[in-house]
Amino acid sequence: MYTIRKVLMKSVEQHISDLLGLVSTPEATELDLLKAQGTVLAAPIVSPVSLPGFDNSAMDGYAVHAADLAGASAEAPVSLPVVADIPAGDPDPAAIRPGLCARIMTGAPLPTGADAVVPVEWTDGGAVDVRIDRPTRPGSFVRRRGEDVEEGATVLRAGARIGAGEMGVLAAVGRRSVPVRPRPRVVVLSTGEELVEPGRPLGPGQIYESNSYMIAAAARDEGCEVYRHGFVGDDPATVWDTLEGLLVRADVVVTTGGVSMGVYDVVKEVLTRQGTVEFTQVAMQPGKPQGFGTIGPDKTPILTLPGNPVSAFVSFHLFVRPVLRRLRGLQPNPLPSVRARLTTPVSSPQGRRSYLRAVLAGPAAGDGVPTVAPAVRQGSHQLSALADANGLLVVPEEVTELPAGALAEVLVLPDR
Ligand SMILES: Nc1nc2c(c(=O)[nH]1)N[C@H]1C(S)=C(S)[C@@H](COP(=O)(O)OP(=O)(O)OC[C@H]3O[C@@H](n4cnc5c(N)ncnc54)[C@H](O)[C@@H]3O)O[C@H]1N2
Ligand code: MOO
Repeated sequence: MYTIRKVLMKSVEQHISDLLGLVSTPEATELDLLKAQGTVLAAPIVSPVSLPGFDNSAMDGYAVHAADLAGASAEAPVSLPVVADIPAGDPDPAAIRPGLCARIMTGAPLPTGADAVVPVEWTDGGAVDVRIDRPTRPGSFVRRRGEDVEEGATVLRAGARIGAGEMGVLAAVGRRSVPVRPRPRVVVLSTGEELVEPGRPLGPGQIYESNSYMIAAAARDEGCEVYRHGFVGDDPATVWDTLEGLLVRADVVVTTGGVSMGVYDVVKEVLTRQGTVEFTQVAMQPGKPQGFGTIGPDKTPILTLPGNPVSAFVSFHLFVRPVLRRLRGLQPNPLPSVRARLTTPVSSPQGRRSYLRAVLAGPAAGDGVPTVAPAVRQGSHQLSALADANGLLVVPEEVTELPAGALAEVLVLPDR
């Protein structure tokens, strides 16, 4: 039997705020540098060394006393005896007296006495004596100790996300491990009796399971450690047992399906019994039916997304992402947004905010405003457009039509 209950829809903002109430940023952990990619620093990083650590050569060439080359020219080159060869890594290069020079390689320590480097291209390349055909200045092609980073300087702030550049800086200042927020462990579970694992034969009425793959991928893109359990059918006991068994792996559980009004909406049925998960309707399209709360002895946060694939996708980016960001130690900011000009008209249900899959592109006219082309297929079950979409076009609750040429807000989906 259907149980009909009219529910007042809540706003997207209220739902995000309710979800954020479920989580706080966890304690820091020390991670090996290689494992820290994509995590967020829990403390500032102070450099124990200067960069460069010593004065060194910026070029392959000759370490000289600049004063020795005063007046050097193509017509009247200066000739200097070459008294040493200094490779990079030389622990103790011999000092160079005035009137002498040393061959030096890029990155090699500047010998005492020398105050400039002459690139090999300005010379005849001599190994015993070298002819140099132009003058130079003290400091030329010398990389000074500490000119990049002073010992004791803060090189990365707490809250910085470790990407390639940060990784380079950390290694360069000698860090082997870093204090970071632990990568959130996300368990993804889909429900539905009709679902079949991709790669297997499909029976009548069955469909391939796609949500858990999609949500797992999205959570991995957000820097999480994901355990995709796959899916279970609509048997309440199996759903609960599976969820309970998965809790040890989870900092947060994300399910899809079984949260609407159907008599087999098993997630809603099973979790409503727990009394710690609330089911609600959000004034949006797609993504209206949502559930959230905690389960198990450790009060593990759970977000139950609707089963329609496009609804699950949009729900992830609007609701799951901020939760994961807070767990990662980042600000739970929404997706960045831009104003763009619509290429075709769109419509939207009264009272629900639409998030239409769309392609954002550069300006078509000279006004510098980007364009946004809504996908043709906008049904909650039509996931083909997800492959190309790079934005979610927002149509406010009170707006039911927007003409071509109108300016609209577009949420920019993460780069893939
Ligand atoms: N009488 C009403 N019916 C529905 C309402 C409503 O308000 N009143 N809401 C509709 C909306 S909006 C949505 S969204 C869906 C959400 O339903 P559920 O969360 O209960 O999801 P299911 O019924 O399990 O599935 C919906 C749809 O999505 C397909 N699906 C589910 N899981 C997967 C998966 N892992 N991979 C691929 N496809 C999946 C499923 O086969 C269904 O077609 O409810 C509407 N109904
Ligand atoms: O709101 Mo449902 O999420 O349209 O498809």
